[in-house]
Amino acid sequence: MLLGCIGDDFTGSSDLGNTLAIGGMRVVQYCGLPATDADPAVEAGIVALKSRTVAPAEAVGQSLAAADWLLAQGCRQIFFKICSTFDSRRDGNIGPVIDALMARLGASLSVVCPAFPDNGRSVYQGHLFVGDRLLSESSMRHHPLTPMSDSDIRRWLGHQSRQAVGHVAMPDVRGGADAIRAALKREATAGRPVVVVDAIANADLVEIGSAASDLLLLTGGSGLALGLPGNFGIGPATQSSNWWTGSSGPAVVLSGSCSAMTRLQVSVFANSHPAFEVVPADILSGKLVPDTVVNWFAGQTPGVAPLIYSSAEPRVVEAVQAEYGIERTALAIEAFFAALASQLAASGIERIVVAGGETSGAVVEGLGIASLEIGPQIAPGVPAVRASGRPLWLALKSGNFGDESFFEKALTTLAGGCID
Ligand SMILES: Nc1ncnc2c1ncn2[C@@H]1O[C@H](COP(=O)(O)OP(=O)(O)O)[C@@H](O)[C@H]1O
Ligand SMILES: O=C(O)[C@@H](O)C(=O)COP(=O)(O)O
Repeated sequence: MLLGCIGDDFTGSSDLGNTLAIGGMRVVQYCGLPATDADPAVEAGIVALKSRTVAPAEAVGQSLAAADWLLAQGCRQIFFKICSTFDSRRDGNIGPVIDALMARLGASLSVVCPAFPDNGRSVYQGHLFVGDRLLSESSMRHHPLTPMSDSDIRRWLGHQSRQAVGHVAMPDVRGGADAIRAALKREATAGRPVVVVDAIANADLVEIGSAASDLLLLTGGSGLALGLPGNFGIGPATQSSNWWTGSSGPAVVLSGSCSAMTRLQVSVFANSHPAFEVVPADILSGKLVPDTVVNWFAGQTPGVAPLIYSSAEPRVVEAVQAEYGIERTALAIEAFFAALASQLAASGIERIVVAGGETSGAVVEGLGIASLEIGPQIAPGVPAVRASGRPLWLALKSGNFGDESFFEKALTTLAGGCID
């Protein structure tokens, strides 16, 4: 293994897997800490954790265990995959995990860059933009678990990290890899070892990746990985598209994401497919159990993929959270989707499209999948994946990724078809 990756959620991990696979690396996404060693053919191993919103001490413990396993596989560099919208609470996990990983690796300098230009995320003057809006003015300010109220990544990370946060701005980035390397050194010498780096285009990220070739730890969105395969002398994938074999077996779409794009995708898909809305209050009050939805599913027309969703608008989310608490609500819905997925898989489902990072983590854990092979890209940041050794094909979609017809495209790709 050359590159060891730790993903703080499951959709983010497959997003990173997509970038590294397109870059030509042999990638496997492990679902949680593997119990055995990796296949020696794996060049990039991604340990997907569900650590984005757990308590910081727990996130640190899980991330260190993942790092130890990756180092034992021989990897030379660790990549900590966080969300391109820097999803974290003010007292959240990104800073503590960076601090702990740097200490474990003996790293005196580390780069942080969530930019993902292909999905409209850019970092300029240390501020994160989603399209032409500051992060704090984007729909991410309403996220159910990590509402992002500050676009200044340096300041947000400063609340979380025990170390001083530095910055490399666009003029240095546009100076190329050597200028970036010099600017990183300047920040470290000035006592700011955790360095946020600006990036607004893929070319910036390739230069940053090149400048970071000797660093032991990088933290970022999948964009920051664009230049990494080249650092290991690996070129872009040359595979023809017919290597991927999917399944046209029974399918379902599960959506627990309340992000703006997912809500649009849900409303578009529900126009032409059977849809069941899971109302969180009904789960929490015990009125709705997975069996009810499984029975509903069994009554649907074969060959048409039903949608089961809890996705709701911010005011609806806020109301249920006010009544039952944020964490209790999230845990109840996630446990519901996990149980549902497990029962549907037992009844023969072969294709599952999941929307939402936490939801995907719960579903994959519920399915008991050990690892995922990375397949073709469905949309920027979302590959088709296949459960290793099982007839189960999935798409784990980040909340705001994909266009309005994503679910249809995902089902087609999982069936082995081309979308364009
Ligand atoms: N209707 C709802 N009300 C409150 N919380 C919800 C509702 N539907 C889903 N959730 C919770 O919101 C969170 C959404 O997070 P996630 O699945 O990561 O989506 P995203 O990828 O959009 O961030 C999950 O914990 C989910 O259980
Ligand atoms: O970097 C990204 O935006 C994604 O890979 C990701 O992590 C998204 O997380 P969710 O929106 O919570 O799925």
